[in-house]
Amino acid sequence: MTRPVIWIPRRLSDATLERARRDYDVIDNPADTPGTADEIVAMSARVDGMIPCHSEHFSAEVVERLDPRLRIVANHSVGVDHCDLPALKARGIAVTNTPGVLSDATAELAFMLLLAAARHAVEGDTLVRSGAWQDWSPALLVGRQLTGARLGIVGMGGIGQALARKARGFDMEIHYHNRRRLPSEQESGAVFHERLEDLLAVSDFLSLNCPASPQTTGLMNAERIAAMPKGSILVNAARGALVDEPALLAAIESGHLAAAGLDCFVDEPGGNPAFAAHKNIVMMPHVGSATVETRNAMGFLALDNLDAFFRGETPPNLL
Ligand SMILES: O=C(O)C(=O)[C@@H](O)[C@H](O)[C@H](O)CO
Repeated sequence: MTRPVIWIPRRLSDATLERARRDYDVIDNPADTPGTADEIVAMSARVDGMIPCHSEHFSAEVVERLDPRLRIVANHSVGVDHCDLPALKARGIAVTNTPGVLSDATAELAFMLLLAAARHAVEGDTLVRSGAWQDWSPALLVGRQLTGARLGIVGMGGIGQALARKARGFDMEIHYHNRRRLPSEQESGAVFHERLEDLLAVSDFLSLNCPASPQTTGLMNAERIAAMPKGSILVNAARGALVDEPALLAAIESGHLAAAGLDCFVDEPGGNPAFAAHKNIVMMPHVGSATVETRNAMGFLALDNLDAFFRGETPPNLL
């Protein structure tokens, strides 16, 4: 039986590429450039499957042009907002993702942003690194304490629950909003808020950990940000689309929000230049799951999905 041909457009981990080449004819992209719409369409005539990242966009327009040879899109991501799922399904193309394996890494990154925003990490590092640290004062870079504070989590899926576990280690009080209340064993004492506004009002720190979708786009608008306590801190390691960035900027400039920590932006790569002037906005370039362990696990899970599919079985993470 001829080996399936797969396209891997981005620079996945060495271990992933090694395993992929063992079982598949791999077309990779050493240039590691994002796959364009035309490249995705052209490649669909040459391959049976693809392992794209969130940088490859399968819009309805792209899906319409796909060659029928392509049978499965095995995403190297948990988020699939870069895929028009109904359009892909209508073409009979299987779509999978990589949930669970990246929860701890992404939660760790979210927690780093919480701490960095709360304790002025960027300002402190810049002050010392620039040589501008000439005097010390008890009033220098006084921040917010996590211990005993309330952490509000929007979206209590794998990443949200992993974040809650880590925040308990810092003696934070966990509150959350989710489409459904978690079973008590999973809730582990976290306080459920059916209404998002109720969660916002009690959150000293708020972390966004829900998917981007038509329902959650612009979720954190001016009104909802204003519902957060004065001096609170917002963290987003989910998707840029969840936040109304001009509203966030206004809340930082007015001092309503003490700080923010962002790993995702509306425009990626690049982010929002208007944020650059604000040292109390800590920014990272969408690297939530960027650990050696997790990138291997994501690659292997994407390959597990392909293996099952080409064995004629239902992939474990079929959407
Ligand atoms: O999984 C997601 O949804 C992510 O955004 C990140 O974990 C990935 O880095 C990215 O998609 C690369 O594949």
